[in-house]
Amino acid sequence: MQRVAGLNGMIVVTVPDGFVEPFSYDEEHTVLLGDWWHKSVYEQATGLSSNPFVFVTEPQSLLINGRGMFNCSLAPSGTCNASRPDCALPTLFTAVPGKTYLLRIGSLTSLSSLYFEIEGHPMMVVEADGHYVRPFAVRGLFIYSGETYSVLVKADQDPRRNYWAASHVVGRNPSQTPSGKAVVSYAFNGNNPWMPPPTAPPAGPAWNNTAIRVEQSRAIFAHPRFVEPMPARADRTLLLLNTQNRIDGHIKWTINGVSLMFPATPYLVAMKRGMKDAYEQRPPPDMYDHMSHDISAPAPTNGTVGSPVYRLALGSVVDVVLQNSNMLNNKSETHPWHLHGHDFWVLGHGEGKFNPAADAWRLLNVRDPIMKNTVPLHPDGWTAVRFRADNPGVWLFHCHVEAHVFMGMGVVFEEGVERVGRLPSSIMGCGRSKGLH
Ligand SMILES: O=C1O[C@H]([C@@H](O)CO)C(O)=C1O
Repeated sequence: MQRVAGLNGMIVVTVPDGFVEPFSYDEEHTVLLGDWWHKSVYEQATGLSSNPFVFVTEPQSLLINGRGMFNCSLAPSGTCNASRPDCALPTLFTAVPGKTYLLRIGSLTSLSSLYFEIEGHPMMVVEADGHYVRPFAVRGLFIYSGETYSVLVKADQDPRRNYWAASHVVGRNPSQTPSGKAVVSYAFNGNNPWMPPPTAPPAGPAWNNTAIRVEQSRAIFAHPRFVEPMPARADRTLLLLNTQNRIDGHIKWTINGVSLMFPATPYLVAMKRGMKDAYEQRPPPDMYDHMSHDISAPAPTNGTVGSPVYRLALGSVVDVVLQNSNMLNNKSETHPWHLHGHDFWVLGHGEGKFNPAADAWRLLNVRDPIMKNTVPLHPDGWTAVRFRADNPGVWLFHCHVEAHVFMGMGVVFEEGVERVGRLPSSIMGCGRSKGLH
């Protein structure tokens, strides 16, 4: 869940007794990355649904374990008390010289794609979204909203000084958003943990270098000892194109021409109670016109706002190819897509327009694809995933950028809803479910 409004935190799932992980470490730290606005989400939501449209714009701060580095002199007077310890002091990570640390990193950002790095300390990526990966070394980690990773870091540098840990916005112009900063301090006699590092904070990569981000996405494979066998083929393929559209004067995101608007009555209740008029009955399109659609031109059509559902056969295997395109301003952005209720195999990332005839099976990794629940769709490209629809219920698949899902960038899957048991009365409260038992 995003940090920006509401509950947030990390749940660490430990392995069963006797289970041997494919790596070892001495200690661990949790690293929760966020972005932060001075406007409330209500104000943001009003802007997004207004005509003229007002985007949430860029965050004022990036947070590392809840602490930002905002320059209070930029804030209206009286609104920022820089002397408060939670303002003045960055998060401090302690390291014992020679020890290996597992950092459990999660991105709770509402908008930002990030690059996280620790000055002078390379990282070995060992886990992604709860699955062990074939370890790979990075200088810093690209991490998208909704993703989690574990990395190993060795405390093998000069212990007499402190080091910056930093998060940087990538994929959007970060000129309005200073990097997030924390300090790594060695537990070493004579080293002062509150002494700022003697070096300038690292600058991070060029924000608009998409190629190095795609490269990291393509470097993630399942660990050879933990490959989840993938079904050889799909029963159904969905080609989902995102476009930014102007609908009745409002800027929306649509998927295959449909901008998702949640119905007042929850889908699950509506389906179990046979309330057919509570959501749209007509199914959304499985495909877009990929032969003639030009992904570098903004959406040619208007699109519609609706609440339709992809009804999947229980147990069937579904391929989804997410296709990016240009927004109304002729630019293409990063969208981290997150699936509820399942993990998917990541089949591959491609550039340009996915061609089902040519690319489909050439790039598909059937040997050791990683399983994840959130995956980036990079600018001007496509991302393909496969999952087994084996979890009875109604599930959202959506862009994890808060503003984008608010603007309609998501789809709804249903499978085996008849297998869902009696719904507890405690969930009845919205729309026509109010008062039901
Ligand atoms: O959805 C978005 O809308 C704006 C812009 O495209 C229109 O103002 C933006 O940067 C987004 O990510």
